[in-house]
Amino acid sequence: MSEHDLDLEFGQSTPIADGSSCSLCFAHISARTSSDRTILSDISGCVPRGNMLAVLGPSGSGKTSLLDILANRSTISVDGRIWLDGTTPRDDKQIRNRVRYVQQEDALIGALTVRETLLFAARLGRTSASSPTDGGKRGLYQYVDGVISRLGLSEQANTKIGTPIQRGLSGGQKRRVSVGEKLVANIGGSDDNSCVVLVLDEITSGLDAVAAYEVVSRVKEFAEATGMIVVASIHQPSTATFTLFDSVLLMSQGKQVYFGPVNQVTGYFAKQGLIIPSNYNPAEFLLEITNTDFITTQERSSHLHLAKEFIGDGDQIDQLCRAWNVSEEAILLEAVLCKTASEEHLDRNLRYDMSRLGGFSGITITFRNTMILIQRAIIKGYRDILAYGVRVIMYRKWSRCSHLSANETTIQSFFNAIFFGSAFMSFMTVAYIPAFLEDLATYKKESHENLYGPAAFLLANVIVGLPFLFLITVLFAVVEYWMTGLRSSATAFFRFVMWLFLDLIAAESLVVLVSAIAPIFVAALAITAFANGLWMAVGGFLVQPNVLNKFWYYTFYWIDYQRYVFEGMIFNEMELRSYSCPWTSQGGCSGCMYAATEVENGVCKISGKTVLEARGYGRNWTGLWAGLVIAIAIAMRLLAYAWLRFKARRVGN
Ligand SMILES: Nc1ncnc2c1ncn2[C@@H]1O[C@H](COP(=O)(O)OP(=O)(O)OP(=O)(O)O)[C@@H](O)[C@H]1O
Repeated sequence: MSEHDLDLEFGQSTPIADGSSCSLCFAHISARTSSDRTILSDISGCVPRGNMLAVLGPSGSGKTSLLDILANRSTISVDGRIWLDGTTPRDDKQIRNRVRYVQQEDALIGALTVRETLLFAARLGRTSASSPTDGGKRGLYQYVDGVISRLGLSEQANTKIGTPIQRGLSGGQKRRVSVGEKLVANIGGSDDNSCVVLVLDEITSGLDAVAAYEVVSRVKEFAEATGMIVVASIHQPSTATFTLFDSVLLMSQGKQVYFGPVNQVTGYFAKQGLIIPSNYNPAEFLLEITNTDFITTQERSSHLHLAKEFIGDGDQIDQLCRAWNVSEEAILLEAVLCKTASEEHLDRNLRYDMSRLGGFSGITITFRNTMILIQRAIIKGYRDILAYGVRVIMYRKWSRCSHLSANETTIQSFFNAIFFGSAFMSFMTVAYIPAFLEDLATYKKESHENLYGPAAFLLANVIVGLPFLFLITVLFAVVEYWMTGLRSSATAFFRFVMWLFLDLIAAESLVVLVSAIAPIFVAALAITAFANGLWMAVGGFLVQPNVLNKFWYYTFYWIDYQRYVFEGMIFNEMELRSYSCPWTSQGGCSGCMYAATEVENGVCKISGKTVLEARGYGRNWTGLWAGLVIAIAIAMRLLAYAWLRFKARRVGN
């Protein structure tokens, strides 16, 4: 095979020969972990415009690691070179603008329809400079609808993605929406989707053969139509799906076993003495010869009729790699890469037009994208019952206790009702965890592409959350306050609403903080529930502050927002109220549970203040307490911000 042949096989326009071409080449990529373990060793390849490369290999062979490196998402130490359009990109953010990554798991907002999802993706990815959507709103809709149609989702355009409790799209359809998000995101500000690299990690995982074929064939059609380069890791493709790819990179144990056109796989391995049976899926064959985990060499050799030299020496992968390194194909690939390297030196600036790369252009886009996030969160807020609706239903179940009249026997019940109500309201904020985790997954995906940062994400979250929380508070308070028989006064009622609102804000801030740090549902649930239990235990109601263990007293007692809410509510209820106690002709008011200060119409009256003092609640610091609850809520949000920012820096954002 000549170098010329190789160029043709890699596509009409090689990255070297044609200055206007679009290509992705990578040479001698090696990667080591912090513990100096080599996970990739000397991986090379070159993919021209409109072509699809399948990255194939057994589990743990390094497919995801390679894709992460190509998409500039890797956090480990990497050697080697990558060229986009024959030029080494030198700006991390600009690579990410050109290379669009579809991660293994779909991170979509279940309450949005397919069209809305893509519209939001297009709007978020749009730069102020140039865009395919410059035709205004109509242009944007047309563009998005075109992508929906190409992905075969026209019939589902108005179908919701689906949540755990509301069925929506199938797995394959969701995968196509995830791909569609990247196709509509004009992140680079380029005029169309040409010269964009789409990196797909395990694009077909969890799909049956038919759905997998459908997803890959739609992506192929798109790549052919737009010139987009596709690099996709893939597990066990069917023959039909495998042959949709133009070229394949086969890896095992982090090493390269083959790179070249799919239709030459059989010929290449035949030269190595490995005959792929005619009725055998070639991808399956490749996986079997490179899989060292579950099958012995003897079993494999007898099963696949491998050549003698591959049997029983215990080091078959090394043999395959050595065979690749000295192969004609590898030498020609090396020649292409060398030429790319030398060409780059000559006309770097001509080939890589930095001005076309829009990127993340500061405050304008951040503000605009924050507004878009707010719109998206509002839709989710009212549509997704898991976001707020479920809490309205649960809170409505609270109390249901009978109307309490104000006498000495109900004083404890008032304390209990207020304690339980405020603690229960805080506690049930755990219902928000699934909705926040969904948003967090979307944030992680979108922040990787520099669409917005943690500040915009958390700002939109709080701006949209506050009105919903206020609505929940009012709906709850309007019924429960009067049903329970709390102090009958407009001021007292509004103060109760204020405390409940602050309670929910602080509780939701806790959920945001915990879920940001531990973004796994069970972990976030356990930690938040534990924290809420702790707040209840150290808040001074279950255990009096003066007998509280010194450690808890000097630490958590003072940052316990539930304690301030409870004390604020209890003063609101009792400070200006009195409780009756029977007057007896023998003892007057001396039999009352607390000192009665007045007698009215033959009934003793216990002042609420007396009760509060007797139970150790000294002074009413409503203003200070409210300020402290707000400060605690802000502190938790800021900590969540600091954590997300720290994480974003670690992955190189
Ligand atoms: N950041 C990292 N730190 C330590 N080890 C890592 C890191 N990233 C990857 N590895 C290791 O590198 C090897 C290759 O992992 P990788 O996820 O790339 O394989 P894969 O081929 O994508 O596997 P699968 O098909 O199962 O997803 C694994 O042994 C993995 O544990």
